[in-house]
Amino acid sequence: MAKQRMGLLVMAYGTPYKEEDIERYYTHIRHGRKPDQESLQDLRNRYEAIGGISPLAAITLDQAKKLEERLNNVQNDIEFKMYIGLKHIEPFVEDAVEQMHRDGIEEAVSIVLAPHFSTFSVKSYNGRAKETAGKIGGPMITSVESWYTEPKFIDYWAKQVRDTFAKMTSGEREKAVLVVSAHSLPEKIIASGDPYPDQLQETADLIAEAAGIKNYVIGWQSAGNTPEPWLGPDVQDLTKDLYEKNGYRAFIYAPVGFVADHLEVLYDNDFECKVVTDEIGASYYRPEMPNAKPEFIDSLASVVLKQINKS
Ligand SMILES: CC1=C(CCC(=O)O)c2cc3nc(cc4[nH]c(cc5[nH]c(cc1n2)c(C)c5CCC(=O)O)c(CCC(=O)O)c4C)C(CCC(=O)O)=C3C
Ligand SMILES: [Fe+2]
Repeated sequence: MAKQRMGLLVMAYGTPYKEEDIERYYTHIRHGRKPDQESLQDLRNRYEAIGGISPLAAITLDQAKKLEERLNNVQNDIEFKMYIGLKHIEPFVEDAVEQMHRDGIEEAVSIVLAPHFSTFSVKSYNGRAKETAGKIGGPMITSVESWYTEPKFIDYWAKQVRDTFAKMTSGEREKAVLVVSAHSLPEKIIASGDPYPDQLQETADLIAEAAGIKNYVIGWQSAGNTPEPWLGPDVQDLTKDLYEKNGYRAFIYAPVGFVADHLEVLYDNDFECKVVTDEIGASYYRPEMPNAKPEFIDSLASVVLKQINKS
């Protein structure tokens, strides 16, 4: 019997491919409004500080290819064909769905390379995919809504945290705290019942339990620069607070809302949080991001297969 063909729509945020892309990328993030020169220069400077552009484009492609390969290796009934769909730069989510349609793909499964559900992120990715498919007559898309409870994903972070603790001196270990974070979002999402903050808390609880860690907190990072309130506490303020009020002297940052080395991690954690730990004379640790490591790809493959068997 011929194998069933299925589209694998892997969605991610997207990043500028080269420095000249920064302005149009930022404009897209701002729903078509051009950023002012100061904000644009600020973003350029942050990319400059992490080496000019972000390693994210290459990592996303690597993750998607390896996920396709893994899925095709662990089972024999379905042949997965991978398509990348990005939120803020080409190939856009819409481009990927149109390409699947042109390739005669009738059924597809979609997953976002971000573990937690929120109306701002996952809902909008899946909404764009399904809206396009609806307009052009397919494929039928079944979507993973969140995957932060996947045991292999929790194990990934728990192992990273344990390995980090193992590197510490015993003095550091006694005064260490794990800061589990995700991208901040406007606080108004809470009023509309968004599960995002609870999902981060649950992720932290699961990781701490699996790693045997007692001292841990959740925090938010990379908030936008707008007048409206954003989810807090911000990880930088939180660091100062934990130092002053609880006497912690070693900080382990686990930005579990992200899955790759990119601007938010390489700048907002590795530069901005480190400025704070340097200032207070505490140790800075940031375990390795999942990127395309086999354990992480395996966790995503499990999530996709479970989703298909559900639907
Ligand atoms: C929830 C969430 C995730 C995680 C889930 C997911 O992955 O979907 C995420 C990831 C990412 N966000 C990224 C980049 C940016 N996000 C921005 C701005 C914003 N993000 C938001 C939300 C999120 N963002 C929001 C509500 C804004 C404000 C928009 C507005 O103004 O209304 C801006 C503008 C400037 C600034 O604010 O810094 C940039 C450059 C990159 C790529 C980094 C690289 O290139 O390496 C990645 C992975
Ligand atoms: Fe963002």
